Amino acid sequence: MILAHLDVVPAPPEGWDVPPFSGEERDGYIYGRGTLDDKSCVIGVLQALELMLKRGYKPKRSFYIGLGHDEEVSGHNGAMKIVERLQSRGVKLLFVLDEGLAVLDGVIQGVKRPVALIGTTEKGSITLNLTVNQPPGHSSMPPEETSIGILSAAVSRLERNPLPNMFGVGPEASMFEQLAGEFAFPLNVMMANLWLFSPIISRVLERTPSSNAIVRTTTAITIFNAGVKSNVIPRMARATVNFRIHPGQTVTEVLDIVRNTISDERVEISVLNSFDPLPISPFDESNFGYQTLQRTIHSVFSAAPVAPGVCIGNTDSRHFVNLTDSIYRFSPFKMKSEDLSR
Ligand SMILES: CCCCCCCC/C=C\CCCCCCCC(=O)N[C@@H](CC(C)C)C(=O)O
Repeated sequence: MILAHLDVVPAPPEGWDVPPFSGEERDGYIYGRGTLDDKSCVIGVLQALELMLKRGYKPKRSFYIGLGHDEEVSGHNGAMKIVERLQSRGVKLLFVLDEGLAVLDGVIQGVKRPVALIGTTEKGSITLNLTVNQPPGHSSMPPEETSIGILSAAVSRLERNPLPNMFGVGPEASMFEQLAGEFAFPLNVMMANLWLFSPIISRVLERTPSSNAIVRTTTAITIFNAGVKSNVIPRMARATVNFRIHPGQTVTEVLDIVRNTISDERVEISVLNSFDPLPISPFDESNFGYQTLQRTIHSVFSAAPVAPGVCIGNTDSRHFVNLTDSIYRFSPFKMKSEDLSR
């Protein structure tokens, strides 16, 4: 089954080089909200179908295409409904291919050639609301601590105390082992001997946001709200924090660590949504899905070695775990380090 999604996140009018829904082509790039996530995959799938129909191609086995319309808000009415329908028909899938990792060109420090990473798992996620309620008042008679001050201190503690570096206990280690030959000396020796060098490698990886994201559960403060008037101390302050959970941890473990780090009963913690990291799909030589994908990637990006990786974002494919144990996340485009913020 091949998945992609049609929806995009909202586009604020300001801050764009070109209008966000123009799809303008400039210097070999298509600009527009959702170009990478996930219009490129949608168009790729549709163009491939069109081409196969034109050529009268007859596939050896049947396959499904699933185009969701609400991936960016968790896929409740798109991917989840598709899964329900397939389950009601008793369908089992050989493998699922969805958006995800890509051909990374200059993204992994120390690796010269572009490398194709297939996401064989994806991180879990937990989103929390932190709320502080304190008596409101006039700014002329402020108390020692306000709801805003208490919440800011809690959020700051979370940022200053990241969750532990888990490198070596998760599937990201397999990625570096498989790519060891792509690094120059002495990194190639270190990557091939992680049993010895993982303490050093783990420290290096946490220095940049993209590689830090694969060694630990990350903490991102995404919403912060309080106050409406400059001379009024507000009753309530609220922040939203999103954690992406490393495959070696669970929602429960992360929640326990967060409670200990905040360690302030005035901060009420509520869970908005959560799910554990996804199971690791097989990537051995006998696995049909992984091998098919690897062969196909080689036929298009011939210079790129292929390795399994951890998808740091979440995809609709996570809803398909009861239909197959083989779920792969790969978007067929090259990504450079400057593209990571796009
Ligand atoms: C050693 C360095 C490795 C660094 C790897 C970094 C490569 C980054 C490449 C791709 C990023 C993965 C993106 C996956 C698709 C994410 C789609 C998305 O945004 N999904 C939402 C879903 C949510 C349920 C709303 C999300 O926020 O994750």
